[in-house]
Amino acid sequence: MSENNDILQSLLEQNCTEISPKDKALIIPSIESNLSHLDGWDAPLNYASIQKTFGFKNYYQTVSFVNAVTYLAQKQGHHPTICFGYNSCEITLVTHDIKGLSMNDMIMAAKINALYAD
Ligand SMILES: C[C@H](O)[C@H](O)[C@H]1CNC2=NC(N)=NC(=O)C2=N1
Repeated sequence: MSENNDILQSLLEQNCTEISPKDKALIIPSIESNLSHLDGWDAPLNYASIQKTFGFKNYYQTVSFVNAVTYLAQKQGHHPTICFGYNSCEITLVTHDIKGLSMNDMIMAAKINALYAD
């Protein structure tokens, strides 16, 4: 298995954990190294959040994906902002408790990519 797959696999096997406001946000090199394993995700606006837009054939498929992400978010206790229209959905992840990015955002991004691949 390649190194990329190992890191992705490790993210997929982890679950989100409760973050305390005292915890530190990820630093930029760590955000960049995680993003290099997360296809399509980037960190616009000076690493304030991570974001990806997913495309679909129609409204039904888009809403089905949004529902699946919502279910995952409830299970993981980590809730992305989701903006969707007829055939696309933009997902933004940030950890509100620390006003920055945490491993929870990376774990969710990996799991959301896996949902899309299903
Ligand atoms: C106690 C509970 O885990 C926290 O309030 C969670 C809920 N969902 C959350 N979602 C996001 N996106 N950021 C958070 O900081 C966050 N905190």
